[in-house]
Amino acid sequence: MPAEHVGPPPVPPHPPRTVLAATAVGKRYDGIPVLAEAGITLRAGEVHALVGENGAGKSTLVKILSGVVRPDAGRVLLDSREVAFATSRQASAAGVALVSQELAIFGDLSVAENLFPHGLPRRAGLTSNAEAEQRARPVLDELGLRLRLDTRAGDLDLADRQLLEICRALLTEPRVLILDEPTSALPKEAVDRLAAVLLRTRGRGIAILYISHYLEEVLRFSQRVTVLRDGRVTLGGAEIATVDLAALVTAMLGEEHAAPEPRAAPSPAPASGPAREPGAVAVVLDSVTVPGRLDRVSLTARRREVVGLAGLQGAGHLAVLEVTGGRARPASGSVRLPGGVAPRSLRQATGQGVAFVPSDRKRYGLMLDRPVWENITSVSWLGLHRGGLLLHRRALVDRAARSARSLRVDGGVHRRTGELSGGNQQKVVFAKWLDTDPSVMLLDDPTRGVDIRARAEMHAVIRALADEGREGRAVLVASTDLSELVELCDRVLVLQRGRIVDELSGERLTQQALSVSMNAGFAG
Ligand SMILES: Nc1ncnc2c1ncn2[C@@H]1O[C@H](COP(=O)(O)OP(=O)(O)OP(=O)(O)O)[C@@H](O)[C@H]1O
Repeated sequence: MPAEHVGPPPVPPHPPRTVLAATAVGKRYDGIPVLAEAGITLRAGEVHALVGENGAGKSTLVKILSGVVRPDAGRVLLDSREVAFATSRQASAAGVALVSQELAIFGDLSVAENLFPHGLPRRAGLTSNAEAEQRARPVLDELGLRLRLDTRAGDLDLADRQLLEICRALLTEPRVLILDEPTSALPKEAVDRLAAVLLRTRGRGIAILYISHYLEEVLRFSQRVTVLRDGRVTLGGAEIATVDLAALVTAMLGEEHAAPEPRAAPSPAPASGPAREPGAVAVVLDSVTVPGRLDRVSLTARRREVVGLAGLQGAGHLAVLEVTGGRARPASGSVRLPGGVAPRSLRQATGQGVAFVPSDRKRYGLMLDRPVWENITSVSWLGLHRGGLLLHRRALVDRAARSARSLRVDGGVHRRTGELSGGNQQKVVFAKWLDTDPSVMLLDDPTRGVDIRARAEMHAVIRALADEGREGRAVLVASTDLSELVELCDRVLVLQRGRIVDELSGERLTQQALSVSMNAGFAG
């Protein structure tokens, strides 16, 4: 059939309408330039991605766009009119909603109270749960959040809390929606849901600004992309069809890094050089059951081994880390750490040489008002470190500085930790646990929010840690990022509904095989 007879005539493309624009924006902190001559334009109905290394200035730029931070120079235009939001509430009232990296969910309040922070909606003059339900439910459904509105938000897991924030922003019916690393806590199926939501949101003519370290996501979700490097725009609003992964990385890191380790590498070449011999058994789980979370799980992890744990949300991979780290107690079965001891609490497990590195740095991580060095050495301060505690401050600072350098934490160890960019804070959490010289490392999404260069460096550090010393260390890593598991692990255990259903290693360990194994039986 001739093409001209099929379907309605093509709709002429609308001239793209700019909703929000920033031009020549400058910002300094303590005299140090963080943004210089930076700018971005957001058009109605587009997803515009903003990428850059940790500390490149992305969050600062979006905080300026959304009234959280005032710029020192430059202009912000909403519908071509200059605006100067004094607060994020003002920005929100003008239609600019920000979902920031720092999750702002109030744990003690209910889901409904979090969704309507300025008061529950009213019906006939009275606050009404029914009205709240009626307004919130379609948006919750759209995000795949099956929650009761009276659930305490603090009881939600990280992924749900992140989606809840997005839901809250959508409920303000924004014209501009800014998402600062919205998928960093999300398991794959939630990312797919978010992709669908973005598509619908675009369809309503909302402009979306999307910050992410996941470059494949950027290429998949967005129409245009802006890259920041050291506070300057190196690629400004390029159409996504005109860029590829290599071009993005070059814009982010500079010419000398034009060929990075791709995150979507198919499967790793078998490790070159002599195969490493795993060391002594360090962790044994024997038929461990945690009601509702783990069902007779048995595994061993040896020193010099990096063992991955994969699964869909709630599959049990995190519960394995928690029972091993003393944060959850098995109802039956046993857990043994080096020396044959059973972990009874997080503190006691730490004393036994277990380091539990959480992904949720806000909840478990850092003293944001203290300097970086204090955070890195804080576990030693608590006297949990086996090496003794009466360490001289100078020695602690030096030790922290070494560790910060090896992880390329921005800006020295005397900075207030709260001033670091999000990715750099995550590196500090990691450094803090490295400082305890653990024999077992439990890592939960270790490179969440960390840029690609730092991610490769952290992977190298993790590998080196497993192999280091005469005995080596056992590393157990749960990750929502399949390419991370493939790149990092010797073998990966796949969990479904609290049980180990598969083990992948060698040539079988590919992202595709992991995905198939995690989802097997859930199809349809
Ligand atoms: N309140 C503050 N005080 C001092 N310096 C700050 C403050 N906030 C941010 N900075 C600095 O500004 C720079 C840019 O930080 P920003 O958070 O904008 O980076 P980012 O690109 O969002 O990084 P990430 O990907 O790690 O989140 C960093 O060097 C950071 O340490």
